[in-house]
Amino acid sequence: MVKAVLLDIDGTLTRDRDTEALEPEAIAAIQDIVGRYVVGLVTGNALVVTQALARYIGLPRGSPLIAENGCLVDYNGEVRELCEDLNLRDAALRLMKAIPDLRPTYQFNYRRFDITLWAPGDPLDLVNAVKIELRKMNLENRVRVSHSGYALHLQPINSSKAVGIKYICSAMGIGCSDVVYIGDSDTDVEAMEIVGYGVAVSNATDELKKRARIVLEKPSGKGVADFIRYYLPRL
Ligand SMILES: O=C(O)COP(=O)(O)O
Ligand SMILES: [Mg+2]
Repeated sequence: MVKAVLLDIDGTLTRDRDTEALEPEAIAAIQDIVGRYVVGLVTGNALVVTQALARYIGLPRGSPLIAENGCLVDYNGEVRELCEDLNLRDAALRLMKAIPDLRPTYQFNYRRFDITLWAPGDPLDLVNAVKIELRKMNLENRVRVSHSGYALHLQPINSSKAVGIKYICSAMGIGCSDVVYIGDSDTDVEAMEIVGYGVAVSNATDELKKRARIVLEKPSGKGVADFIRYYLPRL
């Protein structure tokens, strides 16, 4: 029985995977189920961005919020830090000197453990270039490098959205088998694997679709709206 619906933000609640504009149908569908299910956000965004979005969507105070790809959890008014502080902001500053076009994201100064950078071009090429530089800094075994489609993320090697979700399941006293998670990118892969109902939007990465239990027919927020209206009541 589904007890919680956890949602990625970028590429999942948005109109598509290349915009931060929210899909109104998804927001309306979420607002309809608040009160019947625990609804939470699980994202690579900074905690303050996640908290602000939760408020504007209308999630009740104390709803589970997982930020910085699992490094920060805000639940029932308490914030937990689940990552080791590797001072990755310093590593990011060095990377920006080594790789032309690499820039801090707008959230750069509001992040603790998972640091985000951005550059135009192919995400995979960027990840590979960053890995080469991290090797020179002797950080390749300590830092996980990923790309959400929106930003490059540097985070402690064993951290992930799944770690944050497991923490939330145990704090809520439920099994993660009673959790729905909807996502769009490779940063959602681990989360898919630990929840009972892993859901990918139709425009998700191939890697994520391979791991999902349900692949939706519609993209991003339109897929989320359909899932909440038509699939969720039947689970
Ligand atoms: O922070 C990002 O780069 C993307 O955020 P998301 O995890 O909500 O997709
Ligand atoms: Mg996403």
